[in-house]
Amino acid sequence: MKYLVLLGDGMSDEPLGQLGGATPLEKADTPHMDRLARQGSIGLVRTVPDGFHPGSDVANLSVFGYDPHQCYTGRSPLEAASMGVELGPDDVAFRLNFVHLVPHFNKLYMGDFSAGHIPTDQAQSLIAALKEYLEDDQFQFHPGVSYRHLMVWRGGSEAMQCTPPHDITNKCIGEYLPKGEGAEELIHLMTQAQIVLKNHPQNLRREQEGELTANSIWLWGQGRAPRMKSYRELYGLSGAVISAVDLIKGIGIYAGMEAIRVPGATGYIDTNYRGKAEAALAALEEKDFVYVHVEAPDEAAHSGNLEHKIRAIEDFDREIVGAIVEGLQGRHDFRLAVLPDHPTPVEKMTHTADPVPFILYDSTSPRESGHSGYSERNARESDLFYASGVELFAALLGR
Ligand SMILES: O=C(O)[C@@H](CO)OP(=O)(O)O
Repeated sequence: MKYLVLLGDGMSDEPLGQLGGATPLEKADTPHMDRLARQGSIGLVRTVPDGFHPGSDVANLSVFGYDPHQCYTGRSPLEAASMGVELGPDDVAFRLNFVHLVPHFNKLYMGDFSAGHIPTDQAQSLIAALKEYLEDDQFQFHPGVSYRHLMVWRGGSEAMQCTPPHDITNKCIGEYLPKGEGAEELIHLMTQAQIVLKNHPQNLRREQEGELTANSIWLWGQGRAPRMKSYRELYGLSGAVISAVDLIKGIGIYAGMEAIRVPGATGYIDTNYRGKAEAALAALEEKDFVYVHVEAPDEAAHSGNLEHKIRAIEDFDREIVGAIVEGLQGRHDFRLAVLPDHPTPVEKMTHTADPVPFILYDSTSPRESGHSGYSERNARESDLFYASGVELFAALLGR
């Protein structure tokens, strides 16, 4: 038996007036997920425990079958693991976003939390500049994917309150700057980075090409290294994780899995879907479990782009769910969960903590469930509800 989680980040949403009360998931053409919903079971699962911020870090830890109460220490330490950055007991990892801030009168606003989804190669030249001018034995910078990078504060503090930049699009940043112990050092670093970035050739080129500049960094998601048992210890399973983003690969690494690098996986709507599906099928020839994560629906929703979100859902259905299920038919028996990690409503342009719709499917016992297809509404009307990702994961394993 093979086990799979196929996850569309931020895929679920809310009814939209412009869709006649339908959600993007209902509007999207998703024949593969609809068939699995009809032949499997659907329901709702609470992936974000009460009291936690509805980040993809907490939600995906939960879908991986971990209890965030027991192992969550912040997003960035998970990302550091994927980037191969060792954290000592006194080190604090911070997510470093390249962002585009917009001045208006004497205030600054969060114009774009991704600096226009700056391409990875361009961002790496900016990280190199931060390393050259700002790095010392306290603060170190490490390149990641697109706008997502890492800053490590050796012997630093994690006690301050930081805000995810994708939660404050178009808002004045003043009240959202870091607060509390260590905040002053972070704000000083952000200010110095703005000086380094201001006339950097990469930004001057972006400006000439009409692209948003990365005119600042934004530090958040801080924490120290977590302690997590591996899947081998917990379930006796080997596994692989396939994602473009370091957060998900980092969780997989802490779970003792192989993080498979797929060329052209961008974490955006132009990602290499086919390559991710092929990598998942190849991994399952030798692994028991695979976790395939697609970031695109979330990115589209954070940008408030409904057309892109519907396209990302349809691409996920065809190129990931359809391609992988077709590739497994006749080769392996398998049990499969399909779901988002959290809702990212297009109109809100950020996450909510609401429970998400899931599909559970067993290739050895397909049945007619009576559901018309995969949607938030059908999942809500089913009688299946799991109060945590741990419970859903146990149901996936059938244990
Ligand atoms: O990587 C990120 O910065 C965020 C925002 O796009 O992604 P996610 O919401 O999946 O954590």
